[in-house]
Amino acid sequence: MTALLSRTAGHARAAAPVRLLHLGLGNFFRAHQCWYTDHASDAADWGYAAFSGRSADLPAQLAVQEGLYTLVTRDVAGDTFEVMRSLSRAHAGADHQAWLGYFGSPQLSVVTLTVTEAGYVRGPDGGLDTDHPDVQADLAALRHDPTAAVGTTPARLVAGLVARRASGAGPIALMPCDNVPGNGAIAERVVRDMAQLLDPSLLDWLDTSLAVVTTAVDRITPRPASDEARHVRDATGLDDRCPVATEPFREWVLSGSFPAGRPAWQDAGATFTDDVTPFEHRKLWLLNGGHSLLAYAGSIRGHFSVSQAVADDTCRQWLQQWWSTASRHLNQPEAELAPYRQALLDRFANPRMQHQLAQIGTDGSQKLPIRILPVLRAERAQGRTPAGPTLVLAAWICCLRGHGATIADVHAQTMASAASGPLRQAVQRVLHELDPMLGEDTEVADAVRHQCEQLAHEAQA
Ligand SMILES: NC(=O)c1ccc[n+]([C@@H]2O[C@H](COP(=O)([O-])OP(=O)(O)OC[C@H]3O[C@@H](n4cnc5c(N)ncnc54)[C@H](O)[C@@H]3O)[C@@H](O)[C@H]2O)c1
Ligand SMILES: O=P(O)(O)OC[C@@H](O)[C@@H](O)[C@H](O)[C@H](O)CO
Repeated sequence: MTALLSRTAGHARAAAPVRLLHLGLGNFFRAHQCWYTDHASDAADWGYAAFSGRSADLPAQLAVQEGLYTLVTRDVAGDTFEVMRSLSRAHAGADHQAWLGYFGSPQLSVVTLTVTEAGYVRGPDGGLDTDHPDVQADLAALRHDPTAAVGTTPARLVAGLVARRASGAGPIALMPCDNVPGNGAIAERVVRDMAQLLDPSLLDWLDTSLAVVTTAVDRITPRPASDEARHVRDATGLDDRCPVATEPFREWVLSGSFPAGRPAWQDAGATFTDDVTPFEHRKLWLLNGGHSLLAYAGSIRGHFSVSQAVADDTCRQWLQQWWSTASRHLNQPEAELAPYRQALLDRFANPRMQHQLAQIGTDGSQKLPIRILPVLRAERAQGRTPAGPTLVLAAWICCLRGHGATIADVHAQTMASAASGPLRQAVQRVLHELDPMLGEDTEVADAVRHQCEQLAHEAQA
């Protein structure tokens, strides 16, 4: 009989003391930040306590396994299996008193986040969306009782920081690890906006006690397949109910300071730099922009996964078209970009990774402004309307109109209604939702509409 994975059963060393806290206990966190922490030279001194956003199932299973799980590294040639040890405690998001308790501990040094683009609850000006009903509910709850349970990320962070100030536990670092450009500035802005509304006296304390670190992160980590646990059991003999599979490639670029210390992540290959922007643009535009293109256009051509889509000559040509336009604005030598793109194509083509296009296609309203629009704006500033960026927008609109993958979006209702009806008006409305200036740009709107017509034809073929 196979033993359930646990520290008590001798599958790994004792849990390290909790000095790191994470919000967004999901697949990527377990494949990336936990991996780097596990591979730091001082790993035995640094343990994570991690909270899910809402769900209780994964934290409950991880708690039974005393934080242990198997990381499957899925190479083209085969799999390798490694038990990750750096997760010391797993909690459901609702366990708010435990969350506040960690913030109050002088041992806590760093708070990390993977809460998706939508998790920062930003309004049109980039600051906290103060009209959002969840933000208003959290604010009301915290005004009544600063220890009350709250749901949004900005409110959870501010509640934690209030607890830290009260306990006198000293400064800490906040480090978002989401696919958003300038994620440090974004997280800092929504935290300060929330603090300003709750208790403006917090702002001075934040000036001296909160260091915000900006990161660029990369490791393709799809949602695990339903038979992953069986696969791990067959290969390792371990009964692990929540393994996660990822690709061999990984990258972590960080910029900022850690007033209360940090693991020796550099020993595991993390790069510390003054400015993550060049890494971030390259990754967000080429990798994530390419992913969005495949998610919408590839699914319209009948594909379900990234590797299926890039095996299709037409999708690969579209990808190259997008990459050559985006590369013009990366300000990096072609001698560096060409191998990066080739490596990316190989990563996308890994047939053993099952990365579902529908998963990647979620929240286009949040992702396209980050992944596609900066390139389109730069092209328009130079008087061009290239097919690469407009094709991604056209494919997204087609999906919103019912072709290709069914995609979830935090603004699904607004976007679905904008995309309905006669195509000319639908295109204008959707572009306007993304950026009012874009809605006025008839050259872009005409190009997008024309591509929508062609893609709709593909979908029927
Ligand atoms: N999966 C990848 O390949 C990958 C790679 C690089 C970066 N990322 C970043 O990590 C994020 C999470 O990816 P994942 O694969 O771990 O997803 P996941 O679905 O496995 O986990 C997401 C976690 O975030 C929580 N969450 C979701 N929305 C939230 C919200 N609004 N507020 C608070 N918590 C919320 C969920 O409850 C869950 O715990 C992505 O959105 C992306 O920004 C992912
Ligand atoms: O994680 P998301 O939903 O922001 O985006 C989906 C993918 O593009 C993304 O997860 C990539 O796989 C990842 O960014 C690779 O590092």
